[in-house]
Amino acid sequence: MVDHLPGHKGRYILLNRGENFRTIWLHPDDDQTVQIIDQRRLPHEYTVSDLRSYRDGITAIAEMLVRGAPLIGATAAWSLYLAALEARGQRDAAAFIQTAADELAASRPTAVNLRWALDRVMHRLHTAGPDADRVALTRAEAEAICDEDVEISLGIGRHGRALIEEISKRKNGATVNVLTHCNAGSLATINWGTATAPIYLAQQAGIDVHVWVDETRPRNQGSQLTAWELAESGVPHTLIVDNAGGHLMQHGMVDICITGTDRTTRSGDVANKIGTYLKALAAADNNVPFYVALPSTTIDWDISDGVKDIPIEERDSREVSHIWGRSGSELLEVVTVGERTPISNFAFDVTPARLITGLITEHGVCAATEQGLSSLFPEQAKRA
Ligand SMILES: CSC[C@H]1O[C@H](OP(=O)(O)O)[C@H](O)[C@@H]1O
Repeated sequence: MVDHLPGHKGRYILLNRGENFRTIWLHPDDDQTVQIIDQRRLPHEYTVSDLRSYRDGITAIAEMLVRGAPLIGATAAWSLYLAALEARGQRDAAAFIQTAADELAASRPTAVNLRWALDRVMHRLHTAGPDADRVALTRAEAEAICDEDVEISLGIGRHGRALIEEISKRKNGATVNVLTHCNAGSLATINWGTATAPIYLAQQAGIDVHVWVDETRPRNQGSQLTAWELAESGVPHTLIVDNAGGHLMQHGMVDICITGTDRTTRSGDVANKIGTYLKALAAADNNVPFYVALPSTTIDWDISDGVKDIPIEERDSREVSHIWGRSGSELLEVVTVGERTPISNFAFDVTPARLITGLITEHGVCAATEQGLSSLFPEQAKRA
């Protein structure tokens, strides 16, 4: 993997300002290289990294150069394209690509998009037969997944914007205050985001909106990614510590919570970044609507009980004991732990459907129930 520090400070252009911005793309001059933004270095450095093998893709996902369920899925799909390039001329190319898929599947456990994207690309290869052009097929699937994700985000944006517009009208045009947790923004997807898509479209429609941005310890996807992309897009926002959300809701300073999701069960239980469940509890206690922006690619139709059946990733304790500094590569030790103070670092939690007001999907808004999801996605529900 090669890091490029652009000579000029890259300007992060959202789709609503730069028509074709993507968070993952094929190198414009070398179709055997996939490029991504190294999100670990944001907001201080805008660094483009090259992926030249499927193992580069595994590193990018596991070490969170890319993160966010939809982008993880897209990176996995593009990594299978790189595997197909590596497999050319090999005696058993199909076995090589299958090994790549298996290793990619193990890179992070919670976001179902990873498994969904890998299964989709591998199904395309399996049904194409032994003489198929694997490079062309994997590229076509990776490009389709990215194109579809942009449309999914826009669909979520349109349906979510209607919710924000409704609140704005109720407040006679006064500012609508949205609270979000982690980064379910354009940086977690191919563009527009999921939780941020309604915000961007509301801004474009001239609705007065403000965002409370949870910093989201320990990786600070809120302070380092969401705050940055909202600032780049000119969306008014305020950074808060994770534990402030309940206080704001108690004092009527939050009109709606919108978060993303990494995996949602067919009954509407939602796995999302650690701390989401606590926000939902505070929202329920203060009658604040709590919505989850839900791309259909994150629905796991095979499970119903999220608390019991969604695998929760535990990450390296150094994410808690250390913090990324300005250099982006320097880790600053914030606590001295050693053997005397063990650390546990659960990266996700599950919010039970009963605490969720509604799910904002690309096909519309529904209740966080099996009936709600089945009504919007009857074909997928039937196949489950
Ligand atoms: C809609 S995907 C965004 C989702 O992904 C984040 O997790 P991570 O940054 O660890 O990949 C977080 O759960 C966001 O809500």
